[in-house]
Amino acid sequence: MAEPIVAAPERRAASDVAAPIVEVRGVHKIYNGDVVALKDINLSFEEGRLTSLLGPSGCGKTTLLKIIAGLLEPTAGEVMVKGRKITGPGPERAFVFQDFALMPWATVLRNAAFGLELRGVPAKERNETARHYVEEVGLKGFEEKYPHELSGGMRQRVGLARALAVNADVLLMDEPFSAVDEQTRRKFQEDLIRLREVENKTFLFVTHSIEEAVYVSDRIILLSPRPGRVNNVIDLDIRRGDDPEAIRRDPNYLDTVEEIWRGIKQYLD
Ligand SMILES: Nc1ncnc2c1ncn2[C@@H]1O[C@H](COP(=O)(O)OP(=O)(O)OP(=O)(O)O)[C@@H](O)[C@H]1O
Repeated sequence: MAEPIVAAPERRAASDVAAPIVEVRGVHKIYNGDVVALKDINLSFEEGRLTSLLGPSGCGKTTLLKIIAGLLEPTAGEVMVKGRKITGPGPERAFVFQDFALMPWATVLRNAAFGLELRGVPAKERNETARHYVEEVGLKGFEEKYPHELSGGMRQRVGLARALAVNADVLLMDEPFSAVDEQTRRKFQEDLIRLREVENKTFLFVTHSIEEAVYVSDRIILLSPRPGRVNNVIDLDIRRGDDPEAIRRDPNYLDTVEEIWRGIKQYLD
């Protein structure tokens, strides 16, 4: 595969000073004694950036995300968050599940406030915070609805509001847009870019879609097929102006999609 695309100097400047908030050191994951899902993964994720994990089905993207979340233990290696070795989930990380993990019997507001409820935050305070994030993800007016009254896309926003409400530094998103139609997905991608700018969180994002990864990310980690290894790290140079649609016409965006596709295609031939 071609050399990584190097970000333009002006885009690099801010991130150069950013410290890694998450470091993955020598991580291996073997399931059931013989399924090698990840092999010697070394990565660092800088604060305030959005990184996508991209690669063919079964290459270990979800496994890596769950290890970083502290939901799965690596067979070898370690994950450091803010300089400390993790031993399980922690308040500085929030996981947005593929299936949103909403409670069907609870309203949007209660679902969004659930992470805070688990932390023992008093009702008034957690509802205020949740209300703010419900609005921020575009669900104002739906606070008292139940998950079954919402579309898949809206349920997903509730999951995101929940993750934002706990004010974690790192948001771990496992294919958050996979279960919605194309239009909703595009809208979400635009919202994610905007959210990222206002929230200044570190996002780690698993996706199958090359276009999506290039559209939303500052950096893409390309994993090779099982056993998953880091195949390439691509820093993107896509100018994100006021018009989100313009990105999809940016020659850099199109070239990068093409380059990554060529890299992945070699595994499929
Ligand atoms: N609990 C498990 N027990 C045994 N093998 C597992 C388990 N979970 C995942 N695997 C295997 O580990 C490999 C990596 O799985 P993982 O779900 O992390 O990949 P992925 O890249 O996220 O896949 P996809 O893109 O299809 O969601 C796969 O071969 C999978 O079959």
